Amino acid sequence: MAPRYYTVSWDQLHRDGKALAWRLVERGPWQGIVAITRGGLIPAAIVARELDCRMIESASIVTYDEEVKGDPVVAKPPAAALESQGEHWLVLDDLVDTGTTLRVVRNLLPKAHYATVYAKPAGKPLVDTFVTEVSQDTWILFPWDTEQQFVPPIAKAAAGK
Ligand SMILES: O=P(O)(O)OC[C@H]1O[C@H](OP(=O)(O)OP(=O)(O)O)[C@H](O)[C@@H]1O
Ligand SMILES: O=c1[nH]c(=O)c2nc[nH]c2[nH]1
Ligand SMILES: [Mg+2]
Repeated sequence: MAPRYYTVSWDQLHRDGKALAWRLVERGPWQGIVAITRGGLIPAAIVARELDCRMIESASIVTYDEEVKGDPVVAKPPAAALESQGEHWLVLDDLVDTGTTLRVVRNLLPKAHYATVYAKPAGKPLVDTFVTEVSQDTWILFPWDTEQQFVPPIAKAAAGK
């Protein structure tokens, strides 16, 4: 079945990122933020600005080639947070879907706090704090993966023109 799409604009991402920061400010202070690249980088920048956090580390877990899922590979471990097993660190990603990516990072940083802006049901148990839930069959379209384009009027599309 074709996925349904949930389109996120830059404005919405900024608002949702700030809503995430409001939820996280109560749980701090944080030693630093681990951004899961690449999707977690912009949410991490928004949250880091709101939480006044300047210690930013990254982790790169490669799982998807566009919409096709493969086996996860740790391309870059979150070195600065490894020694403490992530204690007092905040791990941020744009979304959790199946939970594969966060499962890999949780093995590396079992004591960290895990936050995403968006969450799908299968991945929810892997995340401690999130803002918006979408259904499992929804594909979230982020502003960095999309651009505005012309769409035909509904009447023409319905007539197959
Ligand atoms: O819960 P999961 O099923 O693991 O899916 C969620 C992950 O998938 C996407 O990243 P992707 O692997 O596409 O890489 P990217 O962030 O570099 O685009 C997204 O940014 C999450 O990191
Ligand atoms: O852009 C994305 N949208 C999604 O819904 C998704 N799920 C896994 N990986 C994803 N990437
Ligand atoms: Mg990602």
